[in-house]
Amino acid sequence: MPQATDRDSDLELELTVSAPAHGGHFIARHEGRVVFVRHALPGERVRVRVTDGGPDAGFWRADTIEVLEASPHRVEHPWAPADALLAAKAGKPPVGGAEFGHIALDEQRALKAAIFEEQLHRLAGMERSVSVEPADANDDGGLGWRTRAAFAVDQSGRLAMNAHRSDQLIPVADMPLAVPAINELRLWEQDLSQLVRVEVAAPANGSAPLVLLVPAKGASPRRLAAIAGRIPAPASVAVWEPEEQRLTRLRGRTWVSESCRGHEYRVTGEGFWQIHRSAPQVLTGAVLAGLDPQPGQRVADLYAGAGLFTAPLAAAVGPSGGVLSVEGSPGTSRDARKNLHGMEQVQIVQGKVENVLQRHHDRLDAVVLDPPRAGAGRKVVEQLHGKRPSVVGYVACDPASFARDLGYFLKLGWELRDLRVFDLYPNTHHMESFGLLVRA
Ligand SMILES: C[S@@+](CC[C@H](N)C(=O)[O-])C[C@H]1O[C@@H](n2cnc3c(N)ncnc32)[C@H](O)[C@@H]1O
Repeated sequence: MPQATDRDSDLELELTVSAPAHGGHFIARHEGRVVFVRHALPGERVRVRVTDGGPDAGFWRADTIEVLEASPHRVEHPWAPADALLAAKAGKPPVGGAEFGHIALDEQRALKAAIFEEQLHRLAGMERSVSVEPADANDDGGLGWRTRAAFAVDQSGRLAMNAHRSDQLIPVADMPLAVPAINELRLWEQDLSQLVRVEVAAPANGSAPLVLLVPAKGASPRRLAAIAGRIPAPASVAVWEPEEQRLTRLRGRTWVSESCRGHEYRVTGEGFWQIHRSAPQVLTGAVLAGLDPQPGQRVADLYAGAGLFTAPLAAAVGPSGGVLSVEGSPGTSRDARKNLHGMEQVQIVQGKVENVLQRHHDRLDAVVLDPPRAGAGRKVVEQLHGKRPSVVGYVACDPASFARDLGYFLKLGWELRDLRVFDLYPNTHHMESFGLLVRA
């Protein structure tokens, strides 16, 4: 009987694939053990290579290397380095970042809906049917939407990306999920030696992109200047040293200029901005429709980033109302301060949400929260409950964290009035949601 050793990459199995699982995997079984298979589809018979596992492991992970019986929803992958079947033929693992690219877009959304429903059932004890809305009418095959992209640089100075859950770097030329402005930089033609990473932000409004060069230890300033000199104008270029949190301008600006619904935002360095070109518009629309903020109301925008939701909320509550805008990252909070300058009704607070809520005693009519992937957690949910807002809008990029936090709200007597799920990460397993909670 075949046995896998830890990180065995030789063991191959033939498996029948069943349901999708959270995290971009599909469930199969081998001699009673669960195997989480990537790059497959429910109903398929596939040959896989085990990538993680061992005789004592509770479950194994595997990657599809050949399809023996294909699902009718299988399509040609739009990006060769992320195509598991092509990569297997070339004896390499696929890069991460487009793990649903082999699935027709409608079916990707059906699978995401099923995964969301399962998380609601398992973690919030809620039975609810979910549908996943496309980001916009022109989904363009789920391509050309990323306004942010991060690349690694391999030993030879080539643009590369990591294989899934691996340090292995695979060189890439083009990134079809990214907006054209990122690909037009043609970074894969550059010698990027002495860098470890390159991060690019290219605003959807067509303003100048920003390229961040992350240097290897001991990289020479001359070398960095030479790389910057070959990056096509009008892109700005800066050096970003994450350990020192140091951002040094080489050319142009150290920030990009974003816009949404008539508001302008600066986002400095690697500061947070929604990735899909339509996400700011889609999410702001959902937040405003859900919270329905009225003149004179007091609202909180928690995990506020550069103020994407704060600005339209402040416009809606007007000078007689107030918006408490809380962001943890000092740099992003500085951006929020600049972006919301002149809106007297906004109070910008830099700090952790859980600490700020502890010392904030004003009444709140409505709250929007948009925490990172780990979610807000029980403490923040209980703090919000204590502030007695009549409505809470929860923007989430992880259905499991959302469902867990929703469970806390439900136990405290809240009700999920509305739930919208958006396909803001097509060709990947990720999704974004907006849940509207009211006191039951
Ligand atoms: C998903 S982003 C949302 C930003 C904003 N709502 C937007 O759409 O642009 C989450 C933000 O929360 C911030 N953050 C993470 N943990 C935090 C915490 N404990 N307290 C305050 N902010 C936090 C991050 O720096 C990031 O800007």
